[in-house]
Amino acid sequence: MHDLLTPTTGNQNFIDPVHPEIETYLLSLAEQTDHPVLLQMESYARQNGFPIVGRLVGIFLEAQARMINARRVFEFGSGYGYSAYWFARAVGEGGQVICADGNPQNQEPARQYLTNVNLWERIDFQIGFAQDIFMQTKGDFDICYNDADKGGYPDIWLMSKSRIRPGGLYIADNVLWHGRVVLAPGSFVDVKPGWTEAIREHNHLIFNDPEFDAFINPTRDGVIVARRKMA
Ligand SMILES: C[S@@+](CC[C@H](N)C(=O)[O-])C[C@H]1O[C@@H](n2cnc3c(N)ncnc32)[C@H](O)[C@@H]1O
Repeated sequence: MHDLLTPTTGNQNFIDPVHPEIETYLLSLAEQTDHPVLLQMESYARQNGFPIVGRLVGIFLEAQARMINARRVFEFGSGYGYSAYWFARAVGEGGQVICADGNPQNQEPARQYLTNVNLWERIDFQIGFAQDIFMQTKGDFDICYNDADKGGYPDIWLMSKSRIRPGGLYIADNVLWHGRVVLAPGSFVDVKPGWTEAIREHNHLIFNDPEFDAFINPTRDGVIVARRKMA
């Protein structure tokens, strides 16, 4: 899946963390995860220029969730349910993925696609500002997953970290931001002013938090996984 977030800045300095031929090879290995509905969801992204995490990150999200027996996941920025597809598979029957998205037009495609794979009953899809929905939602989570607007990344980390159970995970997508995180300030045009700085601050906060162990998987645009240490 090509990154659909790559901006139209004309700046050619962006760095693809994964060489395209390696990505093609990885995708060829992942073909066993093909499902007609998943293929439809990926086609929808291509047709609409919608920035989903893509197949390789999706597989990674499901594996992470299964490894910690996640049953309750909160998503900041769910789009039309592509990343939730993978989490919903992992949480199993009776598990729950709370989806939060600010665009009401995403809810109906999410409902249709995830109903067609019998996963909708595991989804609580809420429309609104994800940070507000999170604060209004009670309880702790096995995973807090952040794929919202990048300017909000530090705040989302700070509000999430205390509500992840020991052994649970904070995961965020786009933490390499197409290589902008290593470019000198002023040498590129950001998607929105301040987003690269926000991502850099976010990553710094996480790696310097003594309560978490962190790692960045450089697949696609970089996925950070931070595990809350056991007490
Ligand atoms: C990158 S897309 C998410 C894609 C999704 N995670 C996936 O891979 O299938 C970002 C989505 O987050 C929503 N969004 C961004 N910031 C948000 C916020 N603060 N609150 C709610 N929704 C937000 C946008 O409407 C958009 O649908």
